[in-house]
Amino acid sequence: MTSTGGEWDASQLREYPFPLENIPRLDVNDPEVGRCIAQTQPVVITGSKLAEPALKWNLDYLQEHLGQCMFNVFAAKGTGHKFMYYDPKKAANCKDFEPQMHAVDMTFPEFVHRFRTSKPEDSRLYLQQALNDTVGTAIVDDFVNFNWSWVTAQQRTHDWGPLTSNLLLISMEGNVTPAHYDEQENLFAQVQGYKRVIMFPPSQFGCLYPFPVNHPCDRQSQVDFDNPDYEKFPKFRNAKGLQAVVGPGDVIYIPMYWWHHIESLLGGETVSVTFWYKTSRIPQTITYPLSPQQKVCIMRNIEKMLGEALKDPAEIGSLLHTLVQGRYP
Ligand SMILES: CC[C@@H](CC(=O)C(=O)O)C(=O)O
Ligand SMILES: [Zn+2]
Repeated sequence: MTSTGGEWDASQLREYPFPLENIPRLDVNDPEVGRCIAQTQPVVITGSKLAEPALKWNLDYLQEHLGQCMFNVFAAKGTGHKFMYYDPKKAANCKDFEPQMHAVDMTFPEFVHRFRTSKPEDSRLYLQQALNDTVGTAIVDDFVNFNWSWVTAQQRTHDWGPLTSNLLLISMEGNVTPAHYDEQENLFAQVQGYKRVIMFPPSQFGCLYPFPVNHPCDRQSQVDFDNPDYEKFPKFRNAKGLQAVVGPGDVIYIPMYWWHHIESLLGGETVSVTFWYKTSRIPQTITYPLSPQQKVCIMRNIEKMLGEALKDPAEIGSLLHTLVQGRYP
């Protein structure tokens, strides 16, 4: 993977122990784009103009036009660089859970001030806020002028469900969102700076060891890519990833249930806007063998059902071990 024009170089990419191949980078008019999305394969799409009006969304512009409401900002623990998502409701029931980051509400001007005066010993910050109707009129104008005809055509062609949210992401350089999967289709628009996206297919669920469904970090990999514990997670040695670096104007398709790790490259803040779509309706016909995505969905439902039936999450593992050991090689 090489830089597309000197804006970044390979020295900015963190080193990881797994092999990586490149995610295709195709022009929006290339028919292969539609084929990749139809086959739920990741693809970087250039020239879509999906969030073109947001190419001017730097901190000054956003401070002037985003409005005075409070924004959700995550602060990493200590001087860490990882922002692993956790479900606060599940965390409330998990007494010994220690999150790697915590949410702080603040105004946008306060975020910009802390962002710009941040010192190495300060916590890293990551603003993650769904765009809503509190934004200023200039942002509304920009939003209205996103390429909705193109993205709606994708939604219709691929039978996706409704758009659920557009998340505004403003990250410090070097921040990392560790590997996780989401249960929605995602067209991820990069508008400022450069992000590296590392992805693994749903079939590598067994290599990435997600936390239990009932854990606050459900859907997140337990493996620390910076210091993998091969005793606990031996199959991580078999992980094989795909990667792309996306810059302003690029859109990357992150299919539902695909694992993705996202890091902001050096060179200042990065700004992204996500377009998350619920899955389509239940397919008319089921084809066998089931897809890896369908098997992940089944495994999740089994964990949820056992959590409900047993009431004590600590009993789920021992019941599953009893069910499998010596019986299902
Ligand atoms: C949530 C933050 C993450 C994006 C992501 O995981 C997604 O869009 O699904 C990132 O860009 O750091
Ligand atoms: Zn995600």
